Amino acid sequence: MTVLILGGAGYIGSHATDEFLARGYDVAVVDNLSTGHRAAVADKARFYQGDIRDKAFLTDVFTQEKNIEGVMHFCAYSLVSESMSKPLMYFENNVGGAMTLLDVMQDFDVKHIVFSSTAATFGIPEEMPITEKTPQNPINPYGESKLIMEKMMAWQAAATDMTYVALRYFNVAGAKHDGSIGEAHKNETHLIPIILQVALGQRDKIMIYGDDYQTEDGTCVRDYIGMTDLIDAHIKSLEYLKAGGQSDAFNLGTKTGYSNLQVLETARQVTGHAIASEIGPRRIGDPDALIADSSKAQKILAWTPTEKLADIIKNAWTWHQNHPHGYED
Ligand SMILES: NC(=O)c1ccc[n+]([C@@H]2O[C@H](COP(=O)([O-])OP(=O)(O)OC[C@H]3O[C@@H](n4cnc5c(N)ncnc54)[C@H](O)[C@@H]3O)[C@@H](O)[C@H]2O)c1
Ligand SMILES: O=c1ccn([C@@H]2O[C@H](COP(=O)(O)OP(=O)(O)O[C@H]3O[C@H](CO)[C@@H](O)[C@H](O)[C@H]3O)[C@@H](O)[C@H]2O)c(=O)[nH]1
Repeated sequence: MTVLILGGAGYIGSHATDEFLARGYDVAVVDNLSTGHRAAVADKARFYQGDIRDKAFLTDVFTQEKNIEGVMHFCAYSLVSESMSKPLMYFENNVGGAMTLLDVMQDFDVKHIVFSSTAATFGIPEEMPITEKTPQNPINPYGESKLIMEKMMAWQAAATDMTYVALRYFNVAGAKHDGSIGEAHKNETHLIPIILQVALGQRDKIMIYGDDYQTEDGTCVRDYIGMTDLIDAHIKSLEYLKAGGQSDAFNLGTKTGYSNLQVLETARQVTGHAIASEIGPRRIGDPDALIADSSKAQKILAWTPTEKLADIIKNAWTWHQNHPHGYED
């Protein structure tokens, strides 16, 4: 039986592809390479280049891959700030892609899907840490598009015998422990890789966006989840669905928040580099703090995060040192 990984050439999808293969699954990958890299896809996976919004293309993939038992859906545009200036692009790709995918899954009677949702669906949360019962009120189009995807999955699951797991990741960082694959976004906007690019001498300094948030040191607080822990949650989710588990959503984080300045200080310790920084204006669309309560995932999926922030940065640092130009090396 085959696991179909959509967005498998991207940062998270490539790690999922690698780990599903390592655990003995048969894997096929679909990606349009809009933000992903062909070189990030493990050789043992069958690769189809194309767009999931293209129903004819997707139908062809499902026809060729006769034994799909589950779909891992990572395809999306996922930058908070970009979504503020290009909302329609986000709804079109994220919601449009999911709609075509569910349609084709139904055509081929594929029953299980695990998909990437996000802490950004919560907006400015009413409570901290954030549980699955915390109301979802997104404050940017990216988070809104993912909330629509969650609702669409729920309606489709209610109408058919498809089951889904929505995994609401908090801030994902890190890389495979051996540093062979990692984060290589074309225009990097994420905090940890940018900080490590400063450590590598590729940038002069890190600009910290805002120090007047309602947090202890005034900079935004995020809950960082390591790549190995994150992928483990996906494998557990698929197995849960295959065993008859009902559709559900889970918050994935570590219940520990780090401010942007704390992340910077940890990176200084891990890399041994001074890493110049400057405080700049706020970035539009950023909530003050996002911290996950993942006890539901621990209870139902038997998932326990193990990677601490220093481990996560250490793994990312190994990747960046080995591949200073990402997959172009
Ligand atoms: N990185 C994070 O911190 C984080 C946190 C929460 C949720 N997520 C979600 O996780 C998923 C993966 O994120 P990532 O950081 O790996 O991003 P990424 O951009 O590296 O990966 C997305 C992949 O999907 C592909 N893709 C996008 N639209 C497509 C389409 N229409 N057809 C085919 N391929 C398409 C891209 O080429 C890319 O390879 C996204 O859905 C994102 O919203 C990420
Ligand atoms: O050069 C930089 C880059 C980022 N930040 C700050 O660092 C924090 C984290 O930002 P970033 O790494 O860009 O991640 P988020 O915007 O928090 O979003 C990530 O985490 C979300 C879940 O919390 C996911 O939904 C998104 O897909 C994913 O990009 C924020 O306060 C940013 O303002 C800076 O200060 N300087």
